[in-house]
Amino acid sequence: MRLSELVCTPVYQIDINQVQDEPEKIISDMQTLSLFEIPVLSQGRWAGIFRFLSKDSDTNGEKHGAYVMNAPSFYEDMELKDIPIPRNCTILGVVNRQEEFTGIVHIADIQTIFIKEYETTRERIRFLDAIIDNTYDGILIVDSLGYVTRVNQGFCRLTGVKEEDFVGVHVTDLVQKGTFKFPSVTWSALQKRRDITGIQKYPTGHEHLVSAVPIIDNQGKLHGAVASVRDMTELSRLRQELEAVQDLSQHYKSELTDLRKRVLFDQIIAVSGQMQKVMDLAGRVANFDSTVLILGESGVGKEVIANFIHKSSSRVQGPFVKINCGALPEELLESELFGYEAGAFTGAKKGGKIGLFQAAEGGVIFLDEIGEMSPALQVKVLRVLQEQEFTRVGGISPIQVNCRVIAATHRDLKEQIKKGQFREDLFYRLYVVPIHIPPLRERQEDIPALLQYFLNKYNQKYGTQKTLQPEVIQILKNYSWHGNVRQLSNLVERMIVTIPDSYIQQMHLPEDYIQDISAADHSVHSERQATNTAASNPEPTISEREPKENMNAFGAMERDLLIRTLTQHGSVRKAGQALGVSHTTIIKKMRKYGIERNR
Ligand SMILES: Nc1ncnc2c1ncn2[C@@H]1O[C@H](COP(=O)(O)OP(=O)(O)OP(=O)(O)O)[C@@H](O)[C@H]1O
Repeated sequence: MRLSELVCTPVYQIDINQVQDEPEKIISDMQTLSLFEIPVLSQGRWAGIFRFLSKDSDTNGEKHGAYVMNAPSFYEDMELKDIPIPRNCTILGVVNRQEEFTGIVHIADIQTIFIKEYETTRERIRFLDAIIDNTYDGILIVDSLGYVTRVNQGFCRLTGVKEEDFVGVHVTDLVQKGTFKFPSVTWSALQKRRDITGIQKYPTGHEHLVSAVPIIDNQGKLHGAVASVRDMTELSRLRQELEAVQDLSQHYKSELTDLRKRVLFDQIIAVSGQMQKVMDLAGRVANFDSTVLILGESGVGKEVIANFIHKSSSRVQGPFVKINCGALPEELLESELFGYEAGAFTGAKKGGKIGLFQAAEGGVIFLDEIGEMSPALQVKVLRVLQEQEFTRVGGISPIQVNCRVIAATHRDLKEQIKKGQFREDLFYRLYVVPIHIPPLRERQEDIPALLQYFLNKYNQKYGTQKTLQPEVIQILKNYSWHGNVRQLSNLVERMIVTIPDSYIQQMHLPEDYIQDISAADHSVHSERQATNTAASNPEPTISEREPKENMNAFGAMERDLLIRTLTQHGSVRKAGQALGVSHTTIIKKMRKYGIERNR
């Protein structure tokens, strides 16, 4: 606070000449006004204080009578704290920098201010004391020479030493006494006049992290240092606990991922080496956000794999949005994918519509049959892949999107590029990680497991308990499955629903499947014939392989009859009619006796 803030105009002031000329009047005026000190001026400048003390006043031994005191004046812009308060007067003379008198300040006013400040400071100190004492970390304070002035309870707790054994002792003596094991960090901070952090060991075996900071004022004067001390033993215990918790959570996380994968694996049949490779690759790419292109014939399980990637990836909490690009006309597909603004076209919804790219935010969009997409839309998809943004139909401002793209096709995209039906730049954007799913006929080992899987599924769905005869499984294993897994699934469902018996046998199989085996048998045989003999026979003939089991006489007769009838009638069906049995029985017997048809 500056002096100018307390300055006031004196109720009575005199010129130095009046002291000589009319002292009685001055004294009488002062008595009337109960004043015993007034300012004396000389040509408007400070000249001192006129004092009048009567004999009977309580003067504490001060000089009685009237006289002019040679008291100093102070500049009005001086800080109160810089003013030396005179002990024997009650007012101060105040002047401006031109030495002109501007007023007086009552010493009592200054004292009031000081008392208030003192009380505030004392309150603040009490508060700081409470903070220091209640700080959990240890605190040690030394003066500029290195003598301990203060330690808090935390410090005594950490070191096991009482407060009285610290206070007043030099920090270097504490090392000598063995209270500290290493050179004092606080002493180093004091000497080097900079912050120092180090490890301090104590005879208790505890290790503490000590950070000491020198206290230096604005003028660069060193006042001491403060050291804060933290128990490393506790910290390292907490760190170990944290690490253990982190390990545990990591363990649970990977267990959860494994479990999820296992559950997913249970729903995807992958017995063959080819399918296991597919699953392995899909599992690996799931961890990265790259674009995936799944290739394979219709019904091989492209969507199943896309779903698996989504469920095994970090986007599992986000949506999985699927669209068949071949199922919609171009305009409709565009508004489905990108959405449209309000009034974008006749029939558009009032408030516009968000597209599937936006609906897949944070998740995965599966663009099935991407090979069917028009070149105009391919450009828009390319932009999403390159810039993660698109514009709605009828809109102008781009919309940012964060979704992973998985595309699939049954087409040969390279062929389509050659024909100008597919953009090469989009192809290479999609072809980051290609996954090729082989057709079912090339992975026969999957067929029995798939049959069993769908048998269970549809048995559960329809509340039945049907089983497949091993021979049926064998026949279906050799079938060519042009519709792949979807066709297999449909067949099993159809058999469960339509066949009343609980044991599904060869005779229950639809004709196409049986004929297909005959064709398969035929082709195997023809190959062999072609290599074995150059002779060709335009008429259908019957040939024999090794019979499946040893034959007795009755068996031999049955086989001969079969061969004759087949040769005579030329087809399985007609042979069955001639012998009065079903064509499936004929096929069964042909297999049993190793009989094949040739053309
Ligand atoms: N490995 C498998 N394990 C279990 N089910 C499968 C497997 N592969 C495919 N499926 C099932 O077969 C059916 C067809 O699969 P999906 O729809 O994934 O084939 P797709 O290749 O995407 O067909 P499209 O190209 O016609 O869309 C689905 O019912 C699916 O659940």
